[in-house]
Amino acid sequence: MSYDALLWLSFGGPEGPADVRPFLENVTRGRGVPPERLDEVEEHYQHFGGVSPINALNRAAIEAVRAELTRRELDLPVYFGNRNWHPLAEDTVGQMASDGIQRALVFATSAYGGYSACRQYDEDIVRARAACGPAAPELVKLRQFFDHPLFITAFADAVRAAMATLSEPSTARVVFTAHSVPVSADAAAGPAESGGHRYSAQVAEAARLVATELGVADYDVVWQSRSGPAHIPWLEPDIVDHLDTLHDKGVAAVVVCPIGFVSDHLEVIWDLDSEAKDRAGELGIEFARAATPGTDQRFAELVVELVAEHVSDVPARALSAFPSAGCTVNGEPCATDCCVQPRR
Ligand SMILES: CC1=C(CCC(=O)O)c2cc3nc(cc4[nH]c(cc5[nH]c(cc1n2)c(C)c5CCC(=O)O)c(CCC(=O)O)c4C)C(CCC(=O)O)=C3C
Ligand SMILES: [Fe+2]
Repeated sequence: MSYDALLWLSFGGPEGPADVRPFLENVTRGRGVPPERLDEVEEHYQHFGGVSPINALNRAAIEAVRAELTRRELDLPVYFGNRNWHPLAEDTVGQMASDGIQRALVFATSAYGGYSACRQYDEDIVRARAACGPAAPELVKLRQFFDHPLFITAFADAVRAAMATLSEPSTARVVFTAHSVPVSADAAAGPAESGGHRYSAQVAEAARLVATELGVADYDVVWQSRSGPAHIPWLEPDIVDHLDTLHDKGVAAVVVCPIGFVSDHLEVIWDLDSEAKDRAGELGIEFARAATPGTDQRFAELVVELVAEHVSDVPARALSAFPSAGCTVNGEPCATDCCVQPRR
């Protein structure tokens, strides 16, 4: 099969104070997130001048991928489109059509399965193609990569580097964190017949693989950035509450590894580098945060390897026993009842 472009599909983020509210409205439309929560999150963004780092990080990662494609003599232009903010996927796919692109691969900036991490990107593909009409290119989404050796090894090195900044590295507790989702969303994650919980199970597996590479036997997997109304249960424990638990157990230092994310966007620099770090400070726990892999050269290599699986029959590398998933055409779900959106 031949392809004539790569579409980099991401979440999007505001690029100035006036963008923040409309961006948040886009993210939460129809999702029952209370306005008080939006006010709170708006403040986090305004704290950084209304600019999320996510777009600049994506642009830098795309440049690295372009260079890696060139190095491997894969001649594919790379386009950039987002779910929630400009450049919007709808506009980008329209541009691709007018540039004559007929079939493109899509890299979505999430490593995992689940509604928010996988299937919602399928919905973005469907929406963007519909907006474009009959000239829309065929869009083939690349697979989930939470267990790719390059993803795991980049995180393992980042944990090592963060650990080295602590006064007694060997005593530090390694704490993996990923974006919380409603318990109902996690229960519906994965193909229905597999029993659900695919998202939390993949996060746990990625954490186990990184810990194994590090030779760390004891570690925790916790959650962060919960949203939604308070009466709806989300995955727990929250990272901030978990620091209290670790303090009670006498833990004096932590290395927090944001295994659920690919770049140091706002959920990482606010919820971890500000909220969690401040709580650790109050508790007298020494705190270090591992970098995400998005700006690591190995991440560009990983993306290009996923592309090469399609264009040059490179075998798919994966360290877990989970079936390969997330690769579908034109935003089709992996299976009919796969990762359905929970009812609110
Ligand atoms: C699993 C998951 C990922 C990881 C997979 C992936 O990376 O795609 C992720 C990533 C991100 N989430 C982000 C931002 C936000 N997420 C929100 C809200 C929500 N996230 C959810 C889940 C996830 N989110 C869910 C279930 C909600 C509730 C509303 C709904 O059901 O959809 C809200 C609303 C306000 C609030 O937090 O309440 C914001 C602003 C940003 C951009 C940060 C930046 O701007 O730098 C990124 C990368
Ligand atoms: Fe989110």
